[in-house]
Amino acid sequence: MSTTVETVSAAARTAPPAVIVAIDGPSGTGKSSTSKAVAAQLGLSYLDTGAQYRAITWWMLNNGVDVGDPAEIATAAAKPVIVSGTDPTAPTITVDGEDASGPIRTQEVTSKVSAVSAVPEVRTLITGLQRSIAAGAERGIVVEGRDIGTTVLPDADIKIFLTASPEARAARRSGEVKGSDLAATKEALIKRDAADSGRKTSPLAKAADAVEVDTTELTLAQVIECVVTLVGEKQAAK
Ligand SMILES: Nc1ncnc2c1ncn2[C@@H]1O[C@H](COP(=O)(O)OP(=O)(O)O)[C@@H](O)[C@H]1O
Ligand SMILES: Nc1ccn([C@@H]2O[C@H](COP(=O)(O)OP(=O)(O)O)[C@@H](O)[C@H]2O)c(=O)n1
Repeated sequence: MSTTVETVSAAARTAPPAVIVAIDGPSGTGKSSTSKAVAAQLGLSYLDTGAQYRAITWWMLNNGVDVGDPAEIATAAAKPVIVSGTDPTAPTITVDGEDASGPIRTQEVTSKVSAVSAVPEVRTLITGLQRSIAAGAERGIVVEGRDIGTTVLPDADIKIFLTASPEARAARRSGEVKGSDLAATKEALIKRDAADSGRKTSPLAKAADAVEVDTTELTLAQVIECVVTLVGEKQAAK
């Protein structure tokens, strides 16, 4: 008995303190790739909050909700059950028990998600879900999105705001889809950024205490290294 207690307390002494990392920024700045890699490297959980907004949008499109009508969106918001798996090496997302990881990435969902995510009732529900996931992450978590540092987790240990030029972001996004049109990708991306930054409820914004990293001229490996270093410094100071 005493051996078990001693082993547990020894482990508690050597394990780094749980750390909450908030990574925000517009589309194509590298949030997902960076967050997954940082979480995997540091043994933390990972949450893609954009996937949750995409999932609720997908459900609405499949269930006859008029996504041009905020009142209809608000009424339907609590109906789908969204579950996020937080292993950074294999993140998952289900809606009512169904794997949604593929269908949430379609062009149709991408073009409608900003309208759905702007509705306050949607944000209240999803924000609650995000906070409970973060609170349950024993070793800590990297949470990426648009309003994590400002609204969802304002007490996060470290906040990063990633940026990059619209040209670099469009080129990265375009590179993911074979045969995609670079100019059209850039236009759609700028339109979505404007909607996300301009909405009333928790818009895309840099928290006052966030560290801004411009990734335009950096490789993904350099961005990951930069964030891992910042998190390590925070953990050491805790
Ligand atoms: N610093 C970088 N340099 C070049 N390509 C990058 C960089 N960061 C991310 N990428 C690539 O850009 C694309 C978009 O990255 P992603 O992490 O999905 O961005 P976000 O989550 O901010 O939308 C991915 O294909 C990714 O591999
Ligand atoms: N914390 C968040 C995350 C995403 N979102 C919304 O969800 C959309 C999709 O987010 P995403 O992270 O999957 O977008 P990409 O940049 O990866 O394409 C955004 O355009 C926002 O409308 C949000 O409102 N708040």
